Amino acid sequence: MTILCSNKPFPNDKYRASELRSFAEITIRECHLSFGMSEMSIWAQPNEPHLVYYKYPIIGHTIDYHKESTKFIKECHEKYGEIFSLYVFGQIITIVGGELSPEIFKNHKEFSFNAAIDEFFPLHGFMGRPREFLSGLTTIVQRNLSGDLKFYTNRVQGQLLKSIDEIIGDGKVLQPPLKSLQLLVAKPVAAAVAEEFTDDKELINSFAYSVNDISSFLSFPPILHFISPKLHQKFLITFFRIANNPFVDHRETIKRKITPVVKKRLSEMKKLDGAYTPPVDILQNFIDMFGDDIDSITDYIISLIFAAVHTTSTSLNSILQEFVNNPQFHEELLEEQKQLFKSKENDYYTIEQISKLERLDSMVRETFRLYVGASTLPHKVLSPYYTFSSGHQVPKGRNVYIRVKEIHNDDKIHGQNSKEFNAFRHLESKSPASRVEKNFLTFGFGKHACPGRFFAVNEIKIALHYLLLKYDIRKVGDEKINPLMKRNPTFPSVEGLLFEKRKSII
Ligand code: HEM
Repeated sequence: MTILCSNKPFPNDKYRASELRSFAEITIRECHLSFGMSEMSIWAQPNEPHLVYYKYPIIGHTIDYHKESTKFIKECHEKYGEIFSLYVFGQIITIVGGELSPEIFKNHKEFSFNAAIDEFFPLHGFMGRPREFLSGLTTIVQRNLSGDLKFYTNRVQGQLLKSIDEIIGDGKVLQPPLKSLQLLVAKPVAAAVAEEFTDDKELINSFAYSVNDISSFLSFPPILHFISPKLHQKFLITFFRIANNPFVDHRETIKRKITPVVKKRLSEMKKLDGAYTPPVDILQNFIDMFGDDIDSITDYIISLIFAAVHTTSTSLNSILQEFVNNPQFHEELLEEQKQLFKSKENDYYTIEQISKLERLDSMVRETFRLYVGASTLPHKVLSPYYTFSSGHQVPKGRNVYIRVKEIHNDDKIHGQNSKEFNAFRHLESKSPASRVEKNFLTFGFGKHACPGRFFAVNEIKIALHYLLLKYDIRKVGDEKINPLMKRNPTFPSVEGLLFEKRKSII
């Protein structure tokens, strides 16, 4: 595999000056383009989707879209139908529902999720790498964490049990829960990378918190989008690389901690040659790919952390939140966990045993179904323009968003009262939580659907299995816990969760 990489992952003064210069050049160019010709190119296509009426120039729909997203998108859909466009942060975006969204996934050469996300979070740019640099990660996750999942299941269970003991022990209130749950899932993710990493507290902290620390460092609204998304992206990268920020510390920790492990493995590989038995883990794949290029290995580990830790911990938080909100399901759920525990013959369950937890799996899928944004999964158009089967055309560079909440909340697809949480809704359909479908888009769909979903669901189910057996989990107050309705996606609440140790089960 050819990996394009620059050898300047760390900023220095000379580098900072050149970043600032190139940011200034781009600013001048993009201002010129934006005020000169961008609107012309937007309207050059013959059959654009309807642009929803807006009152205020420049601001367009920015406020409605960000403040009251669900209501606003619903109203636009009722008025303008399956496909329409909005003017948000100075850019036209197009929104489609369940009729047209399968075309986006099917035509994966003409649409790119990663290119759209890059505008808001250019991880490769933060690392000073070209975009193609990270393209090998998907294959590694697919081949290892999905293909060889059985090799990872014991390790994940062992580390989750340790984490639960360390973090919750004899019982505790987790408030806000997310921080503790990030730490809880960090260990099993670290174990999948390399078992040698799991007892190192400093390294586990970087696994747990680097996404949080970096996201809050960069959490300002994309004002420069009003001029151009490219300019916003360049601003993020420049700011990131010239300012002292938490990424530098986390990266330094990860690099320092992995270096002796990588060196030891490389030296054994050399010494034993053909007789060397490589460990089955992600680190070994990175070593096979990059040899002694520790900077590249570090950046791949960081990318894996970005893909794996925040997603699984927020999901676990949301599921626990729905669990405590809905005590009517507790007895049956607990009974299922007890039955599996009774049948346990070895230290750890097999994948087949975990897959028998159908009620738990249904609750996981149900939470995934409900915790989605009104307009999300942006995909950038890559071809000169794309013509939907409805005849509508969208130009190159346009971000097309999907009304995932509407698709996930459709009674005709998901059964009666589909806006309400029903933990056992998916028992009959037997659709497991990791199965992607055109009407279930939590993990995307088609060729680029999340390759880590099998690992993620397995990890979440194992964590829930042991948490339910060990603790009586409840709300701290009496009120129902509602998710934080940030625009996209829907985040779990910061409300506390009470874990009271059970006396008799395990
Ligand atoms: C509940 C947890 C997770 C959720 C909700 C989630 C969701 C997603 C979504 C929506 C995508 C984009 C799919 C598309 O383009 O259509 C994606 C891509 C991806 N995810 Fe996940 N993910 C989760 C966990 C993980 C984990 C644990 C890993 C790795 C261990 C992972 C690795 C990746 C990678 C590498 C991609 C890029 C795929 C590509 O571009 O081909 N994810 N994920």
